[in-house]
Amino acid sequence: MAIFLAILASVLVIFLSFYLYSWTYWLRRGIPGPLGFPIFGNLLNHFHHEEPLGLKLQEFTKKYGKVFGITEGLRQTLVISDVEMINEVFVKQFDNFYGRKLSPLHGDPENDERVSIFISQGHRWKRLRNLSSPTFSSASLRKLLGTVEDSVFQILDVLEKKGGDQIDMLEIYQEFTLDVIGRIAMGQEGSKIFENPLFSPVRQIFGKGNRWLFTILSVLPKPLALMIRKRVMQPSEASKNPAVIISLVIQKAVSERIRQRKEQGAPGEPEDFIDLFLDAQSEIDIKSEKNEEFLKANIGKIDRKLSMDEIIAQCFVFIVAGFDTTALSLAFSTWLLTRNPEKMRKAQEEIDEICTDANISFDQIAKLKYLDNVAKEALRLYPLAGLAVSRKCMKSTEVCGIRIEKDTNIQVDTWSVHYDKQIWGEDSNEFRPERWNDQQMKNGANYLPFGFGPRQCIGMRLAMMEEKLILAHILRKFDFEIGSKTQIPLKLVGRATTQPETLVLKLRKRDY
Ligand code: HEM
Repeated sequence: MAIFLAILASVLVIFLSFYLYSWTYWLRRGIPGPLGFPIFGNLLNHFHHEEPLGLKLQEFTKKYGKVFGITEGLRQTLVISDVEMINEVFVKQFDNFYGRKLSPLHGDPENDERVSIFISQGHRWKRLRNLSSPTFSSASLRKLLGTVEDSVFQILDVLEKKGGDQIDMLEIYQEFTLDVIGRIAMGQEGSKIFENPLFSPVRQIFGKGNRWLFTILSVLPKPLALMIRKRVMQPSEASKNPAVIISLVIQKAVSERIRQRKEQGAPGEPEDFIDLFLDAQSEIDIKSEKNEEFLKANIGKIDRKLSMDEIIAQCFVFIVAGFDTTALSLAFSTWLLTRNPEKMRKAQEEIDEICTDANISFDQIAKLKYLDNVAKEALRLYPLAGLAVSRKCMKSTEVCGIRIEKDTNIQVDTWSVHYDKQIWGEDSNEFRPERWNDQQMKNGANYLPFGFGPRQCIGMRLAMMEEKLILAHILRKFDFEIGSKTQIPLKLVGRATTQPETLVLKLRKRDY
């Protein structure tokens, strides 16, 4: 018995020492930061849907400065808002930081079969990026415009029918962006606004979610965490996990398309992302890759064509990444225009002058400079996906005089960069679309709503096209107004993204 107790005590001591060693990593390195709790570190901050982590980091920056350390279970993260350092990590030393900060819930980027562009790293990422990029070129976006505009017309119909009622515009925008991505990514035929079966699971992905699972997996050693994750993500019709439900829908759509192609042959022109991915052949030549680190992770698994699992993973990420972000960006632009009616008038004058036909063309969208400034300024004040602006150190290196060890995560505190008075001036808290007339604002790592460097958001231009098109159509017909149910001030919530809790507004028909 005594021997058993002694063994138990030794195991406990080893276990605790291991966690304490990991927890005090930044303290030992002499880098400031909030310690949080033993074992968990700052993980418990991820718990509060009511207190978005992006805003929490901004508070920490005020206290600890532009470079500080946090621990999240067994992971160490350096949080930065120093522009020179961001430039160094995201661009100049990209070869040392080509991975993304991931949680065990994302899976294993090197060994999982079902890996998306968002999660992948090294050569595997380069190949997926190379295959997906043409989908978002100007030529492809021009072709997609008609489909996007058809979804806009469905939304306008709904708004017309609601008359002067107060409307939750966030929900309207979520219906719209899901409709668009369902049609262009998944071959969804026609619009499914307000009857889309994917709406609820996709919304849950960015909702309160399974925080306990996230926390437990984050404190477990990686192999154990990945094993548990595999079980939880097991495809099963009975699963209530939103990610599993969405993946099964995609899997069925891809299998059906493969069957159709076997019977009828491939279409001359790809009809959606599934066709595009089924046709795609990577043109990347592995032999020409110079960065050995970049190559070594998964060279054995790289094929020029995408596997079924990879196609499912790409469609999944485009749906999830393209849905909420764009809807939120629209919600924030709408909110800021509602609060600043004189700016709304200015946007409307421009729209009335340029968009004179029933349909709005790709070239007309490009001419809406003030509306473009509005969208940019809204994303500056509300960098809703700021937490995605992260990297993982793949090879120990030094950045701006700080030694960064392999496997350390880098998280940009985007909110602090976007409100920095040294960058944006004394009025950095104000909504001033006019500031974007100044060319200097557009340069460098001082503006990061879509991230920065080679891994910058691939869907950025699609998102901006969707946003300007629907706003132009709505603002042609309606004024946004505050109603009795409008929440003032806007309450921000969320975990992976920062969202308004609701955005209930009155839409008044414009009198010309
Ligand atoms: C306003 C809307 C959007 C915002 C604010 C946004 C924001 C972001 C951010 C911050 C990143 C990380 C970039 C980095 O690490 O440097 C990202 C990556 C990504 N986004 Fe978006 N996004 C938006 C819309 C979209 C859309 C419409 C799609 C696709 C349909 C999309 C697909 C992706 C993908 C696939 C990545 C990973 C890129 C890679 O790792 O190479 N996003 N996005």
